[in-house]
Amino acid sequence: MKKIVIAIDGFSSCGKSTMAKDLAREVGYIYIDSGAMYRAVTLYSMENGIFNGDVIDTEKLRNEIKNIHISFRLNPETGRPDTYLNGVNVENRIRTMEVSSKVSPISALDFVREAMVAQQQAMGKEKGIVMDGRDIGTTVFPDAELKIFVTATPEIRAQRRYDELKAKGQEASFDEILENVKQRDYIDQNRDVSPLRKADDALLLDNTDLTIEQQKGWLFEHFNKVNK
Ligand SMILES: Nc1ncnc2c1ncn2[C@@H]1O[C@H](COP(=O)(O)OP(=O)(O)O)[C@@H](O)[C@H]1O
Ligand SMILES: Nc1ccn([C@@H]2O[C@H](COP(=O)(O)OP(=O)(O)O)[C@@H](O)[C@H]2O)c(=O)n1
Repeated sequence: MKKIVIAIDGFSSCGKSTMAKDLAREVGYIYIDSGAMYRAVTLYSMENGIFNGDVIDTEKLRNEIKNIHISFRLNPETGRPDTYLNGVNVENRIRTMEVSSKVSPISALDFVREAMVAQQQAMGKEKGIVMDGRDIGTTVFPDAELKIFVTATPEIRAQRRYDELKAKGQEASFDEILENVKQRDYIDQNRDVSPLRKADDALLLDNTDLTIEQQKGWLFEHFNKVNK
């Protein structure tokens, strides 16, 4: 059967990776969480003296970006890919609120995006890939056969992320998460390089009132239409 590229973009915490992972697993495609790559660059920056408070030493990061290697390996326990930064599993460490609060300014840097986009395009060369993020349908794979743009209200997105952190036993404040979600949406939409926006040919999905099962059904329906 022919293989296609599926680009899933949208606002923070609305369920992109949940849909993308489910589809990839069921159709035997590779799943890439591009946000995890920007989170890993952020974690590297936090651990290597690139942040002074909220100020980024861009020259230092520019010099070191070539030393930042990100890869994904399947975790047999969860059945999902874990993120590795220079060979070390950082899956849990990249999901903290501290990383969430610093990732959007790092992602707005042109040389960071260039490096990540090149790696993402290499991963998709053979097709058979589902990638989620902010600029997948507009910049990384503008020729993707299926493009989805997902949105939901900020309050419901913050609630979903809050429930997720709580379930993992992490400290979380709903108000702090809501503020972070809104702040990232703003920075992601207003940056100069590849801002978050719906590609003209992307299908819009507002999943505010959809369950995980319902949105999965919706995505499969569109996958089957395109992949006839
Ligand atoms: N339709 C939905 N209804 C309720 N919770 C959802 C829905 N879709 C995803 N979730 C949950 O919301 C959280 C954020 O989803 P995730 O897929 O990580 O979002 P994104 O990749 O867009 O940041 C996860 O805990 C996920 O299980
Ligand atoms: N393709 C992408 C993916 C993520 N990002 C950035 O990385 C951040 C984290 O992405 P994510 O997908 O992990 O975010 P969540 O919605 O899962 O919290 C986003 O807020 C963006 O700033 C990006 O700029 N481009």
